[in-house]
Amino acid sequence: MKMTVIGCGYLGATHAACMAELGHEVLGMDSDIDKVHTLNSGKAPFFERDLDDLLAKHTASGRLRFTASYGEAADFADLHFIGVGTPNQPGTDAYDLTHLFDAARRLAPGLTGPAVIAVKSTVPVGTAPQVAEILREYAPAKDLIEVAWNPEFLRESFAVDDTLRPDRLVLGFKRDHSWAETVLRQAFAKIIESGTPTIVTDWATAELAKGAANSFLATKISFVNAMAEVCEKSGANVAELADILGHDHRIGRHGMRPGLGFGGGCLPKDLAGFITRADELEAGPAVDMLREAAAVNGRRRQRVVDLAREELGGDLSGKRITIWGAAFKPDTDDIRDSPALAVAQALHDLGATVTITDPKALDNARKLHPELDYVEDPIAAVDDADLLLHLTEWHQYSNIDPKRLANRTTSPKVIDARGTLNTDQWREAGWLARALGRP
Ligand SMILES: NC(=O)c1ccc[n+]([C@@H]2O[C@H](COP(=O)([O-])OP(=O)(O)OC[C@H]3O[C@@H](n4cnc5c(N)ncnc54)[C@H](O)[C@@H]3O)[C@@H](O)[C@H]2O)c1
Ligand SMILES: O=c1ccn([C@@H]2O[C@H](COP(=O)(O)OP(=O)(O)O[C@H]3O[C@H](CO)[C@@H](O)[C@H](O)[C@H]3O)[C@@H](O)[C@H]2O)c(=O)[nH]1
Repeated sequence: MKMTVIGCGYLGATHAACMAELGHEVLGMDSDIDKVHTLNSGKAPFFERDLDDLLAKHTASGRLRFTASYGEAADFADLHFIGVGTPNQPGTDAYDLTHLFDAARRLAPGLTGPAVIAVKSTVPVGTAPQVAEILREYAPAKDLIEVAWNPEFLRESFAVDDTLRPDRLVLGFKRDHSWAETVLRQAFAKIIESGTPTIVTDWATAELAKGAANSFLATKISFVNAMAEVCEKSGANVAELADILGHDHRIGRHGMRPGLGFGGGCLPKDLAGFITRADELEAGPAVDMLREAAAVNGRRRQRVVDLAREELGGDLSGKRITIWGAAFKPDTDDIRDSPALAVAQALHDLGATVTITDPKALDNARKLHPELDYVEDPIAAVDDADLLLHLTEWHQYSNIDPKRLANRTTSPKVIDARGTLNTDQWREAGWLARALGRP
């Protein structure tokens, strides 16, 4: 099949490459011409495991290319996925749908015959009819355009695998849109035939499915982090508590790692956007627990700042703090709403000199936070530090021998906010080690 993917960021570039891997002929379209050039050279403009391999393979095989032209995209195929960004509006928690509406409006004039527009971007419930209305107004094919809602559940750092082997497929249609269902079932045939649960539903349920899933994931993380707060007051160990809870198959251990809480381009903004939409729909009380999940998440970041202050005698001015980790989680270079950088910024604002290291995200961090210091090597980064903070759990950090580090600091103090350092080992190596939620 031929298809396009409009918006080739983390989601769209991955989707385009994976659709080519499934055997389709794919044209990716993005308004950012630099991104288009990078993608056409067979490379991702960001770090995502396995993606460069797929991009190189399929730009070479001729099944995948990228353009910045809407006209070319409209002419190329009758199936168009849209995966443009839907951030929060600056200064509010509501979704900014400008890019999505703009994409629909600019694609529409080229749609002269029947076409399926399958939206993957995450949106507030009630968006699909607005996209359909834009297409009806601006596309010459008018009512021959069918809109489908196909929310995406991939995780960055597992994006390729999650796209090719998703837990489920969700396809949302307007009642009379049976052609769109046929087309999408064809596009995803290999995934469906492999036994992936495929749920066909209406637009609103498909839209809500995505916000509800991210709200649940965020709440699960905040639940265990709320337990960490209780552990800190009672002397209990949240890591062991999470293991005990997780063995109950009704609870499950996945997605319940305690620590510094959630960040990234999705969970924080989707939680905020979901709450805002529920308020608009006068369903505010139904999402009060989500407000609390967001509050718990904010308190984890503040807790690390407070602990750092406590360890450094209350006054951070002139203190040197080293941070391991800038990305919002390991195995990505994405720093959107990174908990590590939020803590770094707060400590800098309190007068500390902050040095950060990260295996992949330093270039992005440097652009956003030029006021912080950056060092490539995690070992050299602790030189003359008054305090080390472990804020993103890259596996290489838990393999570093603390004995090699202690003498490089002014005083060996570490706070493990992600729970993956062996604090017993660090203490044996002479460090004063503290961890969130654990004695
Ligand atoms: N990143 C993820 O893991 C993930 C997973 C599931 C869902 N989502 C959702 O997918 C959407 C995209 O997220 P992302 O992380 O890929 O964002 P992103 O910022 O990485 O990518 C968005 C891309 O859209 C392009 N774009 C913006 N306006 C455009 C327009 N009018 N025409 C063409 N291209 C345009 C941008 O240049 C950018 O390359 C969001 O709604 C997000 O919530 C993201
Ligand atoms: O047990 C956990 C799991 C995650 N996190 C943190 O939560 C954030 C999000 O992690 P994760 O969910 O792995 O990453 P994302 O790539 O943001 O993926 C989420 O957001 C995507 C975009 O909507 C969805 O598609 C995915 O299903 C959803 O997991 C990160 O800061 C993690 O450090 C924890 O603190 N504890």
